Amino acid sequence: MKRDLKGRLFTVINRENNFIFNGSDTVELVNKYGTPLYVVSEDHIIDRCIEIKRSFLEKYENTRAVYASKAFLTKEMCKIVSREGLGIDVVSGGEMYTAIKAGFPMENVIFHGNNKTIDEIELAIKSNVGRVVVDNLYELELLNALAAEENKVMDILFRITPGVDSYTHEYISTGQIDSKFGIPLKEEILFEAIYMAMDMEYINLLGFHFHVGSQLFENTSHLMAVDILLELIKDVKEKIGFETEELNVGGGFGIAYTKEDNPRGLSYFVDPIMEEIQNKCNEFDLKRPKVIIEPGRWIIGEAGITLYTIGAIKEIPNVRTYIGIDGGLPDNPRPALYKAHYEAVIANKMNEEIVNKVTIAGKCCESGDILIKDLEVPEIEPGDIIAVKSTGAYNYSMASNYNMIPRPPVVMIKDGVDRLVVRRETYDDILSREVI
Ligand SMILES: Cc1ncc(COP(=O)(O)O)c(C=O)c1O
Ligand SMILES: N[C@@H](CCCC[NH3+])C(=O)O
Repeated sequence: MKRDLKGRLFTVINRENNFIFNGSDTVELVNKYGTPLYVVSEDHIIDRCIEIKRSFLEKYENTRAVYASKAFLTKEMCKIVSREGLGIDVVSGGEMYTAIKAGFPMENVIFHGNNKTIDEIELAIKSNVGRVVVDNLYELELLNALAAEENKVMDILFRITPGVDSYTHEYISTGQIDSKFGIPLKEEILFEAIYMAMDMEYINLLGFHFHVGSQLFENTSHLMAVDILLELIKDVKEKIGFETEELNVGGGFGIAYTKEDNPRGLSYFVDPIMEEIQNKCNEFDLKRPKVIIEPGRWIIGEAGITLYTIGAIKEIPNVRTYIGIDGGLPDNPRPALYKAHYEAVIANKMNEEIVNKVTIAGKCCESGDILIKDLEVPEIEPGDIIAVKSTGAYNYSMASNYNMIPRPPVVMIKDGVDRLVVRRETYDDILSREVI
């Protein structure tokens, strides 16, 4: 696949002036599958997994990488990730069930969640998930009791709230003290939790987890959290005699949504993290624990684009021009939720002169359903195709049926060959759960 110096996919154009994505003509994809359409490059996902192996797993011993499946999950995605040697993290019974149905090796699954239900915990125990990341003491007792019924010992980590801020939207920041996630770093609470876990017959405490936030461009929050966690690891060894075997440092590595975004790559995060962990272990005379990373967006985000057909065009003289598309908030809620920015091209008019600045409006009955503001475009007419870039993460997985709009299909591309992975939802699919 062709990339620029920053590792981004080149925008390739063919003789018809069409946008070629990963070797496939996007206009032909639209003719074949319709719009809106999620298109995902399998080659890009594989490239990212290879990069994880090269820059992390093979470079540092005693490490593990899991894909945060909340970013984008289908059974096919489970198979790709598993083939590439990564585990996955799941945060719900539904994500776990998808992994089970895909035949994913469940020992490589990490189960997260701040309020796991009894049913979900039972499913985790019965399906032999590899790790449960325990978020609170209620869950710890529940897990121990339910594991006893199955006579199984569950390997766990505690999710710790390290109390560091991250520089991202507040809704995707998770490491600060005032967070619903994790056990606060207060000795009386945390030590109590460790004592409890060590006393429990069906719990095997292996270590700790933190996740500071998502779409981060700086490594400072991770490094601050590493320092805090290593102090904790030293303290629990000295004061309780607990030896930490695993430290999961979460995900959050940022990607490029627009030309303004300049992510610095995986090594920018993992090299200093590993160095800091090793330095602190040397300083405190600790054996370095196994280190786990769990990127989601970094693996899948730039692998995806969404194709839409342009319909109504509303020009308000001296104000703005709205370009209506046949999707929007239901297939991509991120601009409305996080003020996320996206970039797009007119896929059937790639070499035409830019003449206008327009606003791309979704078709939902919400004024906030605006996908992109001030997009520079050539002359546009109804029927043109727009390709929104970097929609691989948290689009398909966060899609809804608001306004009873069916969710788009997912097409994967490998070596320029397309295949349907998820079919388009129908109106009857939407009505299928109604019993009266
Ligand atoms: C516990 C945990 N791990 C990993 C991730 C993945 O984050 P990202 O997609 O930003 O890598 C998240 C989501 O923010 C998370 O909550
Ligand atoms: N859903 C968020 C990322 C997950 C945040 C919390 N774990 C996004 O679209 O950016």
